[in-house]
Amino acid sequence: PGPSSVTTWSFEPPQPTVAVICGSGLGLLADGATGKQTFRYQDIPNFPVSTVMGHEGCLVFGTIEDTSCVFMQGHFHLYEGYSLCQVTLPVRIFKLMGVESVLVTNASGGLCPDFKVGDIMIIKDHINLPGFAGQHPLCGPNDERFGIRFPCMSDAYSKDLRRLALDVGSELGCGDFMREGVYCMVSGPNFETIAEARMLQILGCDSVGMSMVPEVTVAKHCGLRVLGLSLITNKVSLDYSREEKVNHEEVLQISKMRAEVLQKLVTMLISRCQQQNINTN
Ligand SMILES: O=P(O)(O)O[C@@H]1C[C@H](O)[C@@H](CO)O1
Ligand code: HPA
Repeated sequence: PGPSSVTTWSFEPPQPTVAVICGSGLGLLADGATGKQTFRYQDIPNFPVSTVMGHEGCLVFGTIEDTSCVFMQGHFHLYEGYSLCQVTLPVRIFKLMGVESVLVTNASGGLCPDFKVGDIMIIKDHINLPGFAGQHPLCGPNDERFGIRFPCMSDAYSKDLRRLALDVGSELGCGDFMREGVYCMVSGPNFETIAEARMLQILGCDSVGMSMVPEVTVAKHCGLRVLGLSLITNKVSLDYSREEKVNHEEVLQISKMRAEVLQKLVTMLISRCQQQNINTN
């Protein structure tokens, strides 16, 4: 940082145990925390910066009840030109800070015919499509300080946290629009062709998006508990006769519409987690 921002760095954040990664238009998730301290990504040495609309590019430290949290208001994507090592750097920083659980959120397009725009999908599993093509954050020499060479991914998403998310969601009256499903990551930046969308549906994907999987993979690799929540911002076109065309503005509009509900859900989840002392998979 330059001389004018030196004072910013005199702040010593309390050691966070929960990290929340906010997807497109979801920076508001940090609003439930108190005693917030905000740092711009551009002021953090070697930290990537956000280039996508709806990603504020700030790291926010704060507290929810007695839980110390860190929020990423905006995350990074392969299509921005970042390597997956850069995309996932914050997760490893969180691990080094003492974070134990990561709550990853994003926006995605619904493929499951039952899904509606505005549904919140609790991720039970994922398909790492870029990973199939060698775009994988764990490629390269394995750093044993963070995890083993061949990590198991069959239980990437914590069962306890998924159950708790469902419980908290129905308590908040969100039961009608909470789902569970399989998320597929594509690299983007274009939205899917109809043939691609049909292929993904046949493969068993309930929703498709352009993020999250690298962060989840690195989090699981280094032993963090993971919860993934994906907001269904649009229905993916599976039919050549469909007139509507998806765009990023629509994605942001739906995120804005659901951000407050998601913020309540995330805040309550974090306080319940502590009350129930959830610490197993
Ligand atoms: O950062 P997320 O994955 O929430 O953002 C989605 C995927 C693209 O970045 C963008 C497309 O509208 O929204
Ligand atoms: O339909 C989509 N496809 C890919 N990524 C997305 N992010 C939001 N909606 C979509």
